[in-house]
Amino acid sequence: MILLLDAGNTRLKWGLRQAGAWRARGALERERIGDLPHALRQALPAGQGLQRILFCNVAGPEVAAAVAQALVPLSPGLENFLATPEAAGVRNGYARPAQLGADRWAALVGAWNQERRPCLVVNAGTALTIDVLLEDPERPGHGYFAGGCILPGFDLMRGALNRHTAQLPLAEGDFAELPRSTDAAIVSGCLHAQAGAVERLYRQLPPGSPCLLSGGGAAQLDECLDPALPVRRVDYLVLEGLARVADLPAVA
Ligand SMILES: Nc1ncnc2c1ncn2[C@@H]1O[C@H](COP(=O)(O)OP(=O)(O)O)[C@@H](O)[C@H]1O
Ligand SMILES: CC(C)(COP(=O)(O)O)[C@@H](O)C(=O)NCCC(=O)O
Ligand SMILES: [K+]
Repeated sequence: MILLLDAGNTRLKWGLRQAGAWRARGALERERIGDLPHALRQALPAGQGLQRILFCNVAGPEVAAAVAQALVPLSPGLENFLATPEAAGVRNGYARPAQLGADRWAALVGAWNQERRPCLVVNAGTALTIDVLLEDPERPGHGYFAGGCILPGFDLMRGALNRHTAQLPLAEGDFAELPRSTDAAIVSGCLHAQAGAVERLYRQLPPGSPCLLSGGGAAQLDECLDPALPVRRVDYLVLEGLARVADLPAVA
């Protein structure tokens, strides 16, 4: 059994994989990382241990220490997954490839290995990331990460308005095309900004390309995207990419 871990700035996502298939997946708030061994023990078939752990972390050293601590009783040692110039058939176009968030890189690897064609890779988490994945002009059949954007996620956007103004609440409610209350104006403003950025970046892709949408805010964002956008919701896209890397034969 292999354990794949995606530590984001809000939640730790985990997945257990065996013989190329998922046995179990789940998510924990970062304050509940100590519950990870319990969740894993419940999901692991009796008598089975972990052969390998691949750890993708953009949440900093405290979260890394909490995860390592939680896994002491189970752990064969954590392997850190980091952004590289190339992985699993995808080339990283960042000026400094290692600067790219490891979660964005894993999602791009997952996206290419699922789609094998250009796509927009959107992750609506603590931050909203919108990444353009093309076919590599230098290596047909391979993916090329051509660039992408980072925006505050929905909670960060509405939280910033609340914290830095006198009159704006921490808004709740539904999206409206043309809002007529303060709450609706804030919720819809944040979602219009996010959807607008997705729709603008989508112009970088050949018409008809899929838009892969994942992350805790995916359902909410999906509801206000242009219905003409070919959205495909993928739960746990980062874990899909990590699984792809873990399934590859080790380089000698
Ligand atoms: N029910 C919900 N409705 C809207 N947004 C949500 C909901 N649940 C979570 N989110 C959003 O998803 C984010 C967490 O998603 P997640 O993918 O776990 O993020 P991360 O990878 O950064 O840890 C939250 O910051 C929030 O913006
Ligand atoms: C952009 C991110 C904060 C997204 O994190 P998340 O919302 O998944 O918690 C993370 O991928 C990150 O720290 N990236 C490093 C900078 C970069 O990707 O350019
Ligand atoms: K994100």
